[in-house]
Order: sequence, then structure tokens, then C-alpha cells
Amino acid sequence: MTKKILVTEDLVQEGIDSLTEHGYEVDMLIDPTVEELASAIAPYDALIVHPNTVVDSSLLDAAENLKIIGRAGVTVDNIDIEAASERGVIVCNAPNSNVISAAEHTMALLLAAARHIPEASASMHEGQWRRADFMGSELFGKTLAIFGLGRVGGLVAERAAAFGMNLIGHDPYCSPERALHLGVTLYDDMAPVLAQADFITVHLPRTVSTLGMFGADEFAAMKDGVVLVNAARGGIFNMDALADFVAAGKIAAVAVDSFEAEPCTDSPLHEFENAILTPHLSPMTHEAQRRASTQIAEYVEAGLEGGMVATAVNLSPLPPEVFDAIGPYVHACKMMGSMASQILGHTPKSLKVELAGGLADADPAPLLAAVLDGGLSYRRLGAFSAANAESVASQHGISVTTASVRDAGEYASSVRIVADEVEVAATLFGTEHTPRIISLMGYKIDIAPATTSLVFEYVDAPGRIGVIGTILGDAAANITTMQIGTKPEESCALVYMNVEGDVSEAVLDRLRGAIDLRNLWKITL
Ligand SMILES: NC(=O)C1=CN([C@@H]2O[C@H](COP(=O)(O)OP(=O)(O)OC[C@H]3O[C@@H](n4cnc5c(N)ncnc54)[C@H](O)[C@@H]3O)[C@@H](O)[C@H]2O)C=CC1
Ligand SMILES: O=C(O)C(=O)COP(=O)(O)O
Repeated sequence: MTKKILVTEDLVQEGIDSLTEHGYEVDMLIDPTVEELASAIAPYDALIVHPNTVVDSSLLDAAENLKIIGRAGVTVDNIDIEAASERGVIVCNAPNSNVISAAEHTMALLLAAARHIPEASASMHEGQWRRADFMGSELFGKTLAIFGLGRVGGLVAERAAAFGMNLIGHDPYCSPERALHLGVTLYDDMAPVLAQADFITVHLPRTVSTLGMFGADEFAAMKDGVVLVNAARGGIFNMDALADFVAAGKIAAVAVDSFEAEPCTDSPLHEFENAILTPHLSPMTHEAQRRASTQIAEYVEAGLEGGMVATAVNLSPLPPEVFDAIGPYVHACKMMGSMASQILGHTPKSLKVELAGGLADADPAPLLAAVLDGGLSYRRLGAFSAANAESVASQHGISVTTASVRDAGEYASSVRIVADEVEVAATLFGTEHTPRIISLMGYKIDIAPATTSLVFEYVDAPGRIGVIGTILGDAAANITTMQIGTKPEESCALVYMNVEGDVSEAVLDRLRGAIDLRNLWKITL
């Protein structure tokens, strides 16, 4: 039967043509109301949207045949990813389609603001010739602060470096290597970045932590005469507070391309001549729109044909034969990824995933994706899929290797990961496939981890467990299971302890003070 695809927003014809040439039936229902879309969606296998079509759980409930949603662009914040995943619907985007256009638009806004181009042009159209009123400043030698050093932020850094700007930035998830490569001095806190910048540009996703990230306190902490640009997402700057600071002259100019509600025809900034406002023009180039159309057509087709979707932002379903081989290990691998990242405390530089015994011939990609997903799950957008795991890992500065060994020792199969200096291995136990940790930091143990665990490493000596037990008992934390591994050659022991009850920082400090610990980690799964 012919597969049906519904397109709900303008899409360059090239992508549509390629889908029809490949035998799909493509229908256009441009800018439908919520009700129109809900009553039309049932027969469709795929849905292609831009930013304005809201795909929420009630639409997905009506979408009985839907297998894949393609977002012709980067941002998927109009799609309820979790609801789609729960229903087994793949969500994919075209993450590289418009990032160059977005970075170039950012540069255009920076330059336009620095040289008063919109106001000067408007005055010329009114028949005036006012050179002295539009004295500008050079970008050269000025400090540009970039918040968010992902795809667009990185491209802006490269372009601003060519203008001779000093680059500083803030992005808790950007690796030091990436920052070094981009020539950006990274700061953990916003304060020093705000205090130094002559120009500030944001390239952040819209999340709970970035909405309103720039308000009155942040604007007050900036240099007098600062220039601000937001070509990312509306809502990152608090517009009312921003207008107050523009009115007071603290902010010399502001350029905004993206608004909290679009279309936007009125905002607190509309009255200011030194506020440059563009109607979400960042992606509006022939090149970006053409890429968005052709790339999304290719990914949607891959999804409909059961192939791996390279840009899936939620896990695409594994083909049954792959699932049979490795599916039960997905949960264990997510758990190990989370455990390793909690022990490490930062994003690893290198990650090795080794499949042993019965898994030796299996494709490691889905398990690598699961390890990364467990370890980097702070990314609200962009879950790892088997197809994108390596490339997303490298974006985060993680170099990935996979290996297989035939010998799994006393187990039928196992997976071992090494994230920088942290090693952890797991096997599955019984018909329920319960994950058991069989090695941690080189210590041989055998334990099924609970929601909260404490891991102690210390120089082995009698009485240690007693001291630990007493402190936890006093804190009303109950030890439910425990395993001890030793390294006799180093006289060291590692205790993996599952606990119930609250183990606060104060209790951890007491434990650290009471015995001579090499390490103590609290792990929450
Ligand atoms: N107007 C336009 O045409 C386009 C807009 N966008 C928007 O621009 C933004 C950036 O897009 P990409 O670079 O593709 O995304 P990305 O995901 O590659 O990069 C976002 C970066 O922000 C960082 N980040 C997340 N939370 C943060 C926080 N609280 N503080 C500091 N850094 C944080 C992440 O670590 C990541 O490095 C997104 O909001 C996207 O929606 C993207 C493409 C085109
Ligand atoms: O992809 C994005 O995030 C963009 O903002 C690009 O614009 P669009 O939403 O595709 O019109």
C-alpha cells in the first residue's frame, strides 16, 4: 500500500518531489488549525512540520498510523518528544540545514547594530544625509561573549574570530578542547562573562534553565554600552526588563530575530530605534530552506523504510533481529553510562565500549548510544540513536571506540565501558535480565544496583564497615545489600552498598572524616 506523508508548513518543492518520485503520496495541509490537523492525521505514516505545527500527545493519539515526524529545520521544541517516543514514533530533524544561515544572520545583526545600518538606511529613505548621527564602532578588538557553543555558537565563534574579536563564552556542556579549538575562553559562571563583554550573542536552546536567563540582574551586570543579539529562541531575554535597560541607555543596541510567540507584531522593543527586529530571518535563505527540504525528505524516507534515521532525536526502534541480540542490555548500558558520569563528574574525553562473550558479534552502536544516553541525559533535545551516537559524541568532544572479545570469563556475556579512568562492567541475570555490576574501577564485585548506592574505596583494614554502618545507622539510612571487592596487591577494597533513606552531604562528610577514604561516591540511578 502507498505510504502517506502529510506536510503542514511551507517546504521547498525539491524535497516533496523526491518523496513523490520514490512512490509516496504527499498531501499538503498548510497551517491547519489544531482541530483540522487532528481530524486529518489518522491515515498518515509520516508528518513533516516546520516550527509552527504543535505536535502534542493529543495529536499523537489521533495519529494511529504515524511512524515518523520530520522537522524541516533544527529545533524540535514544538514536538512532544517523550510522547512520540512512548508511541514508538521517530522524531528527526535536519540539524545542519540552517546553522550556517543562522550564524551569518547573527554576524549581520552584530555588524548592523555596531554600524547603525537600519537607522541610517531609514534616514536615507526619508531624504536625509546624517553621517555624524551614526558614528559606529568596530568589531575588531572587542570582546564578544557567546552563550551556547553548540553548532551555531561554534560557527559564530569562527566568524567573529576572523573579525579579530576576543571570544569568551559560557556553556557548561562545552568541552575545554572544543573551546580551545574555537579560541573561546570559557567561564563556568555567567558573571565574569557579563562583566567583560562588549557584544553578547546567545545560541541556546529554549529550556527551563534558559527561559528568562537574561533578566534585570543580568542586564545590570553588563558593561555600559553593550550590544545584545538573540537569533536563537524567544524568551531567553526578558523583553520587559530589556526594554527598561534600552530606554535607560545602558544597552546601546539590541538585535532580536526570534520571539517567544510568533508571528510577533508588537513587543516592548518595537518603540526603540536602536532595537533591530527581524522576523525570524536566520533560516530564511534559499540554501538553508533547500537543505531543510531535501534532508528531511531523505530522513523521513529512511524511517518509513525501516532504516536507521541518522538524525533521529529519540531512539529509533531497533530492527527485531538486532533487538533480540542486544535489546536486554540497553537498560544496563544506560545505567553504566549514568554511573560512570556520576563517578567522573564531567563529560569524559574518551569512551570505550567492549562487548564480550555472546555479544561479541553484535552491532555495538545501539549499546554505545545507550551508554551515551545514560551519561549525557541532561540534553533535553537530542537523545542518542544508534545512527547518530558517534557523531553526537564527537560534538561533545568524546572520542569513542568499540571492541569485542570472545571470552566473557565466568559469564555468558557482558558489556564493559571505560570512560576516561572510570571502568564499569555489567552482565544480565536470570529470566528478568536484571543488570548486575560485575566490575567497578577494576574491582571484581557482583551486585544489582539499587536507586541509591554508596561506593567506598579505601585502604583495607578491619573495622571499616562497622564505622560506615554506625554512621549510616545514626542517619537512619538502611543498608539493603552490599558487596566488597578487593585488590590485595594494593591493599585496597571497594564496597558497593545499596541504601534506603536520605544520605545527605553532611552524612557523606561524616563518612569522609571517619575513615581514611580514597574515594566515596553517591550514585543515584
Ligand atoms: N533562528 C534560526 O534560524 C535557528 C535557531 N536555532 C536556535 O539556536 C539555538 C542553538 O542551536 P544549535 O547551535 O543548533 O544547538 P546546539 O544544541 O548545537 O547548541 C546549543 C548549546 O547550548 C548549550 N547550552 C544548553 N543549555 C545551556 C545553558 N543553560 N547555559 C549555557 N549553555 C547551554 C549546549 O551545551 C549546546 O552546546 C537553539 O535554540 C536553536 O533552536 C538553531 C538553528 C537555526
Ligand atoms: O531550525 C530552527 O531552529 C529555526 O529556528 C529555523 O527556523 P525554522 O524554525 O526552521 O523556520
